[in-house]
Amino acid sequence: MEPQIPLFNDPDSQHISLKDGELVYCPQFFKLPEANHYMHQLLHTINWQQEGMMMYGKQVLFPRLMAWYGDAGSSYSFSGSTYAPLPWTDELLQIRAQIIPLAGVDFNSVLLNRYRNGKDSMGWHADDEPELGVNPVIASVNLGAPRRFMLRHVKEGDKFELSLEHGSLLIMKGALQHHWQHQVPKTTKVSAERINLTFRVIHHCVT
Ligand SMILES: O=C(O)CCC(=O)C(=O)O
Ligand SMILES: [Fe+2]
Repeated sequence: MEPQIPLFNDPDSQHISLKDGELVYCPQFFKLPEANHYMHQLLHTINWQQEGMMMYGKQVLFPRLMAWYGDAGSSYSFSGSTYAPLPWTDELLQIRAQIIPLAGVDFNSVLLNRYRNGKDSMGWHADDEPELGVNPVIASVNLGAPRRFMLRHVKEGDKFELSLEHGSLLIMKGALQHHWQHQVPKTTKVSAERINLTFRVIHHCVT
């Protein structure tokens, strides 16, 4: 791990260099009142849906609620479905405006996941869909209950993990999505809700 370099207004921010990938973690990117405000607003203003996928001819529901927002045209395909974005809300635009200077990319979409309690989860995967391009920068905002965020190197088996705190920002970049997978495991220890927002750039001219 590199020495810690303070970033912006969060003195506890950490730059974490992994083999084949990079993370920047800002535990207190949003101050507590602002984080509370966004949590409350997003619970009420986002069009949360329980999506699913077909497996062996049966519809299997994802263990969490989801929503997809962004610029018109930034459709996103994963697990066999294509999701058209809903138009940006005020809060999503405000959050985006605060993270773009740090991430250095103009995000055109955001995937929201809502974990209603510790039974909701996301399994091992990489955000490596072709429309995200090579070495995507993904900015992940965390609100509500802290949850474990686990990473594993696909070939080497190295492991790394963080607890993603209320009001934190995690930036994933470099070759991370091509070499590592990540997950948010189920837990019996958490009964409170959590919202995660992953801001992404969807490229359209994928051949
Ligand atoms: O909830 C999280 O922290 C991770 C979400 C995630 O990996 C994704 O949306 O692709
Ligand atoms: Fe992901």
